[in-house]
Amino acid sequence: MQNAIPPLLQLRGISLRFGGVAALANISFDVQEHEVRAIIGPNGAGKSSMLNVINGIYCPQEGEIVFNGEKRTRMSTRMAAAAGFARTFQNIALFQGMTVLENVVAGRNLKFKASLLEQAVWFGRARREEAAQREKAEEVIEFMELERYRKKVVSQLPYGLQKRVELARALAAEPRILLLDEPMAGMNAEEKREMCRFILNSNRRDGTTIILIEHDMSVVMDISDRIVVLDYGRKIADGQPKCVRDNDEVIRAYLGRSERVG
Ligand SMILES: Nc1ncnc2c1ncn2[C@@H]1O[C@H](COP(=O)(O)OP(=O)(O)OP(=O)(O)O)[C@@H](O)[C@H]1O
Repeated sequence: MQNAIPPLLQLRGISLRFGGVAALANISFDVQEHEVRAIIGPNGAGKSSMLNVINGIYCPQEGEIVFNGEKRTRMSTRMAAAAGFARTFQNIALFQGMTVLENVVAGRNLKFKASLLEQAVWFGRARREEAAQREKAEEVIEFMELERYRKKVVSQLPYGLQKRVELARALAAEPRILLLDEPMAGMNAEEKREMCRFILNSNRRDGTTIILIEHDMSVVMDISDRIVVLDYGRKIADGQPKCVRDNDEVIRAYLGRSERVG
């Protein structure tokens, strides 16, 4: 049966080349609003490239992106931000010298409505907005259970907590679509469980649509509604976790590599 609700995001025939390397070859898939959609695949499969196409860091040579019913040949980073995309990175990209609170407030910048000129001529409104941004940032800090660390400088926090701060900063923008590039990389089992809980809470509480790259297959199978599998820039499977896990081509793609499906 056809899904009656149009997808929030559609990638159609996306191809991206770097010189002779086809990072993405004619990739199509869609993302429904409110779902947790994973992109998996062995190393070098094209997962990060796909995320970079989605939020406009890379411009594909072919294909189109339909977001919220609007067709585009590419997404610019500015458009992506305005449309409500927020992102975390494979390697932590926080302001290391700033506190947790300052980093999370920085994530609110997108929502900061008073323009620079307004801030200059109408100090009162800017002040009120600043207070509102701070309040929202504090709310996200509480949601992410970071209260104890709010005044700590990020560089002094252990890696697992920094990953959590990065998610908090992305959530502070109240994203409609959250792009997570290996949010659990390098974490121990306990930290991964916590991170899964925060991701799912955000998805359930705020309805945030989540597109996630993750190498830990048990995590992916647990938290995703649907999974798209890439291998050498091609899409080899797309569907619910159980179908993907049992797919022969997926099993073949992972055989002989360090990662395993399921
Ligand atoms: N900026 C770039 N310049 C040149 N080649 C690139 C660039 N980015 C990615 N590639 C190439 O594109 C292919 C896909 O890379 P990508 O990083 O998207 O894969 P991935 O699935 O995210 O890998 P990993 O799991 O190792 O992060 C690889 O062959 C990679 O070397």
